[in-house]
Amino acid sequence: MTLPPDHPIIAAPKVGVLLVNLGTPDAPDPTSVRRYLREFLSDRRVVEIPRLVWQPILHGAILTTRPKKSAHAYSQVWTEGGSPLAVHTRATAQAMQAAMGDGVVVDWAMRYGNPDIAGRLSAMKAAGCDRILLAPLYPQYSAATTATANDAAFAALAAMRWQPAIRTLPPYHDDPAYIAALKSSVERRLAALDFAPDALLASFHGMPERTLHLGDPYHCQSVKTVRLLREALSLPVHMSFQSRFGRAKWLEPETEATLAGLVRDGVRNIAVVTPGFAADCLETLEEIALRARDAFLREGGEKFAYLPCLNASTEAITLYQRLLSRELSGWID
Ligand SMILES: C=CC1=C(C)c2cc3[nH]c(cc4nc(cc5[nH]c(cc1n2)c(C)c5CCC(=O)O)C(CCC(=O)O)=C4C)c(C)c3C=C
Ligand SMILES: [Fe+2]
Ligand SMILES: [Fe+2]
Repeated sequence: MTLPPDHPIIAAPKVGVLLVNLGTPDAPDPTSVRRYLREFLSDRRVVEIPRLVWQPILHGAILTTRPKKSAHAYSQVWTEGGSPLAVHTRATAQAMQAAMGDGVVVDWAMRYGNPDIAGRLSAMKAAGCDRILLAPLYPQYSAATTATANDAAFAALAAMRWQPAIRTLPPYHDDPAYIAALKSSVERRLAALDFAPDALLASFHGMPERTLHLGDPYHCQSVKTVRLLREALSLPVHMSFQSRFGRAKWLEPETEATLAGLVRDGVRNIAVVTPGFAADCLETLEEIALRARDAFLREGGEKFAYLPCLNASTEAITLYQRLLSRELSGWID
């Protein structure tokens, strides 16, 4: 039997890096959003309610009403290149490919929707990658984000006869390179504003409070990120949690309530940053840059600036080069 020249036994093996983000609908319409929400909210790492209880709620109240509402929200932030989350994650992968050179194959995937993790892992294997670093782009670890991304990758590997060797990127919530990237990005964005904010609010995606008591480190890691960012910056830094979902108690303080409290305390001009999101998305562009801004101004605030995520900025590429090179030690020179 003759093996094709690109068979992994013959071709020089390569190292791959798969950047993974949460996922997003293919289009800002109710059908696409419904498909996305069904997959996302069926993940038992995300909604930890017994299946028999949750599925009727999901397929009843939620999937009949939320897709239309969310599709409208998505349509307010959608770009020519598609969903912001996909646009920024793709741009990050392209910039990282250029930064890491030909010796490494850099690709990207989404935990829900497209491009899916299993498909990209197969493509990387077909391209000759026999060692792959999975890099879920979440600075703070959570079972609902980091763990489920890794779960999906390992489920894909379970179907492979010849698996690549795998490493996973640890959370980087307190890594000096992450704090330096945030500091530089925040200072650069603040310098470009036409006003000087009285304070900075760091808003993180929320989680049900019980996940903290069950041992999820997300809350503690977010608190540590804020402490380090506060030490690095020279203006007051507050912290809050956004994007509540469902009836359970979620982490506090909540973002819009925090903004209202800051106005009551005399803060008139605010900048908001979302350090838990690697890339801008619905939750930052619609919920914060549009809705939280309106809420702040309604409460009596005067100036509001949303400071974008690291996205594919030079700060981000410097950060990921540092983090990824460390994890690739021994695999590449
Ligand atoms: C039980 C529900 C949810 C948990 C837990 C949750 C955790 C969580 N999510 C992110 C990051 C993102 N979430 C995004 C959207 C989004 N999140 C939920 C629900 C939970 N998230 C929903 C229903 C949605 C969809 C939008 C909506 O209908 O409101 C996004 C943006 C996706 C996009 O397309 O732009 C991100 C990113 C983190 C980091 C996290 C826990 C730490
Ligand atoms: Fe979410
Ligand atoms: Fe939201």
